[in-house]
Amino acid sequence: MHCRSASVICTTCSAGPRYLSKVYDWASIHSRALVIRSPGVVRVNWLRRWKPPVGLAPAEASELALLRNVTAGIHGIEAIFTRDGRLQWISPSIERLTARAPAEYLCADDPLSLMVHSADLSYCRRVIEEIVSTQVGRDFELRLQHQDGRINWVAGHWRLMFDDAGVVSGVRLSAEDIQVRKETEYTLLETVAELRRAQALREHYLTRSNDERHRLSALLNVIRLGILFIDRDHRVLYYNKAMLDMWGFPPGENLIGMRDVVLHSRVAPLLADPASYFAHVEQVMTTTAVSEPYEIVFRDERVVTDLSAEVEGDEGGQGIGRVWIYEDITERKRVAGQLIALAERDPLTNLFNRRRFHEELERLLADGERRDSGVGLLTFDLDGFKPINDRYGHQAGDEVLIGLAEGVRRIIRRNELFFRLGGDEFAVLVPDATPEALSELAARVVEGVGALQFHFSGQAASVTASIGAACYPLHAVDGESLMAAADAAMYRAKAAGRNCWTLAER
Ligand SMILES: Nc1nc2c(ncn2[C@@H]2O[C@H](COP(=O)(O)OP(=O)(O)OP(=O)(O)O)[C@@H](O)[C@H]2O)c(=O)[nH]1
Repeated sequence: MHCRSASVICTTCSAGPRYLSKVYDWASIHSRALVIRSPGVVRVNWLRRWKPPVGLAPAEASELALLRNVTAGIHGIEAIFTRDGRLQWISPSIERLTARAPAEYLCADDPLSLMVHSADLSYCRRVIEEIVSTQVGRDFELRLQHQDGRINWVAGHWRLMFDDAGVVSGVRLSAEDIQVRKETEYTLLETVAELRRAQALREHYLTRSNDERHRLSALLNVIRLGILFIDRDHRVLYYNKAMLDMWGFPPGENLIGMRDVVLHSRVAPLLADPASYFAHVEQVMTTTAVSEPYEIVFRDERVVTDLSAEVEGDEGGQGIGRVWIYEDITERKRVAGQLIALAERDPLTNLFNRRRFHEELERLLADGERRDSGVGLLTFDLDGFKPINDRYGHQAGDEVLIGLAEGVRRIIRRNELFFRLGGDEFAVLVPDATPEALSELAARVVEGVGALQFHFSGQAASVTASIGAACYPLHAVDGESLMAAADAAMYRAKAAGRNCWTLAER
């Protein structure tokens, strides 16, 4: 097929012979491949078929052949437009970037729209117009449209062309394929964007975790429990305000990073028994479970409990340290002590009351049974107490009861327990007792009570006591019968004239 044939019509652009002569002109220079679509696609390989046009002088033909070789070897895109924007010539390399042969562009009514991506088309036209009007060349970057839909970035320069008379004859485009560079740029931009997103996400989580930390820290600082976290390297990682207070550190002291041994040496002088406490700490460190509460007694009489547990790391991982929780229970212990005292002591004399008497009686009997030793009981009742109340008033009676409690306390030994059972009735429990020793004690109490002197309204007053003494297991088989035996003996003492003691009968 030869392009000169008038029967060939380009159906891409519906061009008739008007354009075909132009196609021939182009092909005679370039002549790489020409695509002309008739009902089917006909591809003519002009390289193989090309022959210099008929009628050229040999020098012209050889120049033309040289020119043809040069244009075939152009790597970048070269194109020439007329000053009114029509494509005059384009290098064969365009096919590499767009898969369209130069002839297609040359045949097209609007080659720019075929070649340039639609997004850059109006920009491209405007630039050509501007260059023609301002007569100043311009650099550019734009996208070429590949036939299969892909795009190829090119960068280049528009410049004016002048004819011999210096008049603008057209615009020349020189461009290089920068697709690889663009793709690298895109990848770089995407990587930067990805990094920025990751950075933003990290900052977001950092902010959230900081907020969380501040909330937690505020919470831990207002609670009254002391909290200390020691890391795996035995250094302080966290503590709260209450912990500083409890362990006597100044409020602003920074303990972070301090080794636990240093911490212990700092607090040791505060403790009533540092050796016991540090032995407890050593023992706890060998366990992973939550420790039992341990009472730490301070020299200033404060009592603080500690609890400790290893803090687990991630699943199956090594423990990340140990948390210690301290609670000051001084006040709680004091109140509990008061409640216990209220429950088992007589408020007037501060002697143990009847409730405690029964507890101690059972305990001493069980103990005596186990050790095969006796338990002695003295019960006594004041003689002539009522007249003191009647004569000097209830307050005076109270003073007598208090004085008697102090007086008898001085007589009994440390292991002997003294009780006020109620009214003017008292009892003494004696461990490891024998009837002889118990009788001696009874005699001393009778004597001691009788020797007590009181003064009310300028008058001397005194009381005496009638005492019954009984010994387990000699006089009784249990607590109840021991009390009954002692009471019976006391009544015998009363009956015998008071101010004396009587030993229970077998
Ligand atoms: N001041 C005072 N009197 C009390 C208290 N508890 C009981 N009493 C009085 O103690 C007295 C006990 O009575 P009694 O045992 O008959 O007095 P008593 O004169 O010692 O008589 P005898 O035991 O027979 O010698 C009563 O008057 C009670 O009101 C108290 O806590 N304070």
